[in-house]
Amino acid sequence: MYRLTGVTKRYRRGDETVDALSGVDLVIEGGSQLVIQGPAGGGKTTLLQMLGGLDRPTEGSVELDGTDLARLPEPRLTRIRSESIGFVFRTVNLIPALTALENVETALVPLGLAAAQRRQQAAEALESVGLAEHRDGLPGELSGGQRQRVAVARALVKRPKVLLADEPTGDLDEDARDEVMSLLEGLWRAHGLTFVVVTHDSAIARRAPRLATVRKGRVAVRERGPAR
Ligand SMILES: Nc1ncnc2c1ncn2[C@@H]1O[C@H](COP(=O)(O)OP(=O)(O)OP(=O)(O)O)[C@@H](O)[C@H]1O
Repeated sequence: MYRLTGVTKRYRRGDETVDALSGVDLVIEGGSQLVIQGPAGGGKTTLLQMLGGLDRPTEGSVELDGTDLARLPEPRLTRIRSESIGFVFRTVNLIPALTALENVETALVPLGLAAAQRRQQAAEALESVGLAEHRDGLPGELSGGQRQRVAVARALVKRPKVLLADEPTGDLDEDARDEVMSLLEGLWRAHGLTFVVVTHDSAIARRAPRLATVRKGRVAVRERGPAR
């Protein structure tokens, strides 16, 4: 479960300062889904960076299961990121020279697993996204949707408790968008993940149990129904 209290993120641009987030209070229950929408520059990506421990707030606390990510020493924060938080971005950043299986395995390297175990878990993760047959394919040989599914497998292979996705379907065509979003929603349910997704896709927003709008650094949440 996340508990954000008084989170402000201030950037300096020359002589000016910009509050990308401004005094945000937000609770996200463990195992729930939160869809984030809002205008360009409103603070969505900054919010996701706070949740993922990719950056620290200027003020306030970002507790994940009682641990304040804002105040953790860097090595512990890195460890939490590599063990507990999976990321999927809009731009699929697979390593072109590695096969799908090898790309997924890279997420397990920081965890110090034996090579055989890494391979086994990566193969299972690729199977769970429907790409078992493409495990030896290079990213350049896959479609855009398939590449994003490899990225999803890479985010989930470490069995994280949190999945953060920043416009994961933004670069895909319509068919691939539906396929990747259904996959993410299925995995969220199957694994009891806490799933936070930034998306402009109105179909996703319509069926979201909980919808947050981020505008001018402030977050407004609308409840729609059961969040699990
Ligand atoms: N590293 C940075 N340095 C300075 N200003 C920044 C930085 N990152 C973000 N900002 C500013 O903070 C505000 C929020 O940006 P953010 O990227 O979080 O918005 P967003 O809602 O994700 O926008 P988009 O939909 O365009 O991705 C914007 O005014 C942006 O210009």
